Amino acid sequence: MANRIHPSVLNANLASLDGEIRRIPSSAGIHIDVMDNHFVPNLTLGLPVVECLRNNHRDAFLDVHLMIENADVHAPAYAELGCESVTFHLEASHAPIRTARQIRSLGSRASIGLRPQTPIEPLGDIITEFDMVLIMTVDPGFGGQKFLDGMLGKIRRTREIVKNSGQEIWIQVDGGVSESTIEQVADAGADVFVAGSAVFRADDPDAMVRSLKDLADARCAGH
Ligand SMILES: O=C(CO)[C@@H](O)[C@H](O)COP(=O)(O)O
Ligand SMILES: [Fe+2]
Repeated sequence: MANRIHPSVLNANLASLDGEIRRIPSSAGIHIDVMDNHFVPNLTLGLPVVECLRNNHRDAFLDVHLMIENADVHAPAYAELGCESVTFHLEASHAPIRTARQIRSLGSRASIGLRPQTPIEPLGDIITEFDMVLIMTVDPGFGGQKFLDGMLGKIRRTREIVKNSGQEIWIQVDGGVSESTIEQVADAGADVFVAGSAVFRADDPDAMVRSLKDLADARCAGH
């Protein structure tokens, strides 16, 4: 799978989301962080805003990252809206297989997210239920944090598990990805890179997207 850069709009101007998304046409996807102030200590946006983004950006690949409790109840609604990818957290789900199947049956890619402290190994048994695994490389809740180097081993082990599954499952890395960290993340086995502050704090966000893609491709053009 070719590397993909999915900028997170968390650190964009949230009052001008439409315009912010138009600033990054080179992106393969738009990463939207939905937070409920329970699963994480921060509150962002939810279904009504994502619905407006869907209507205004019909051609965009919307990659929704749900950091919310009761994921089994809420996640399918994002698939119903037509988001291409819906990530919910393992820690917030009582029935991850059922929820993944529901998301897929609605035509979206199902993805499972893991906090830094949550081990990847138990997911091995059910990984084929998912189209993507999201490895958090900061504590979820805020953009602009430092990449946790200790997560590189977990990314490598995830790549092994995916390889052994024989299926094409994307590995997304989220948190602290920038020009200075993306090469080691690509080396470790990721192929979908979320970058929030690195992109939106750059003078030219779209040039930064292209630079991140080039850096990742130079390490590995695909897994
Ligand atoms: O899900 C999250 C934070 O919880 C991320 O998507 C961040 O928004 C990424 O921002 P940077 O770490 O790249 O600034
Ligand atoms: Fe995220």
